[in-house]
Amino acid sequence: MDDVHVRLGDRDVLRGVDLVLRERRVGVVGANGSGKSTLARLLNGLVLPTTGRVLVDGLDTRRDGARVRRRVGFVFTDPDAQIVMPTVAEDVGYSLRHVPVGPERDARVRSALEAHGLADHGDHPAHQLSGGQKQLLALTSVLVGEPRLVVADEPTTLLDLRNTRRVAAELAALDQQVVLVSHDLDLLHAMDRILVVDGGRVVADDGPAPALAHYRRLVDADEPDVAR
Ligand SMILES: Nc1ncnc2c1ncn2[C@@H]1O[C@H](COP(=O)(O)OP(=O)(O)OP(=O)(O)O)[C@@H](O)[C@H]1O
Repeated sequence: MDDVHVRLGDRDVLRGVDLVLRERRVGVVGANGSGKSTLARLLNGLVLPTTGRVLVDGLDTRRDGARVRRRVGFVFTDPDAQIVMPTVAEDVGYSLRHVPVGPERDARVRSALEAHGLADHGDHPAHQLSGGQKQLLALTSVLVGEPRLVVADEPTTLLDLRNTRRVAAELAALDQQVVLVSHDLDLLHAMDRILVVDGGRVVADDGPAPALAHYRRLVDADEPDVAR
C-alpha cells in the first residue's frame, strides 16, 4: 500500500497507510470503526484507494481488479454475506465454476468438504447450517479456489469456542499468506506481525507482544476509569 487514503461519504476512513506485507501471518487489530475492514477490503479491491495505490503481487487493485480477486480469497465476518448457492456442495462448487462440470470438479468439492468437516452436509441447505458450520463453509468455498492470499475479516466473531478453535486451526494450517482482522487476542498472538489501526492510521506495526501492548495502552488511555 502506497500512501493510501480512503474517503467514504464525508469520512476520511484511512489516512495515509504505507505498508509492505510479506509475513505469512499478519494480524490487524483496533477499535470499532478504526478502519480495519476498510484496510482488509483494499487487499482484494472491494474498496479502492481514493488516493495512493494498492499492489498485490504487483497487480494494481484499481486496474487489475478481476485478477486480484482471483488471487485474494476474502472471508467475511458474516458467512451469510458470501454463501450464494442453495446447498453446501453447490456453494463450494460455485467457487470452481471455471472448472467444467464433471468428475474432476465433484472430486475437488468432495475433498474440500471432507477437509473442513462438512462431508456429511454436502446436500444440506446451506442456510440451515449452524453459525459455525456456515463459517466453515464460507472458508471452504474460499479455499477451494486456491487463493494466493487469504484475508479474513473477524471470521470467528460469531463462533463458539470450539468453532473458533477449529477456524483458527484451519487458518493456522494454511500454506498461504493470511491477513486476519480480529479482536481475539489469542488468535492475534499467533501472528508474525500485528498492525494496530486507530483513527484511520496504522499506529503500531510490530510483533504480537509489543503491538498488543500498544493496543491495550490505547484502550486504557481512552477509558482511564475502567479497572484494568
Ligand atoms: N460506505 C461508507 N460510507 C461512509 N462511511 C463508511 C463507509 N464504510 C465505512 N465507513 C466508516 O468508516 C469507518 C471505518 O469502518 P471500518 O468498517 O473499516 O471499521 P472497522 O475498524 O473494521 O470496525 P469494526 O471493528 O466495527 O468492524 C467507520 O466509521 C465507518 O462508519
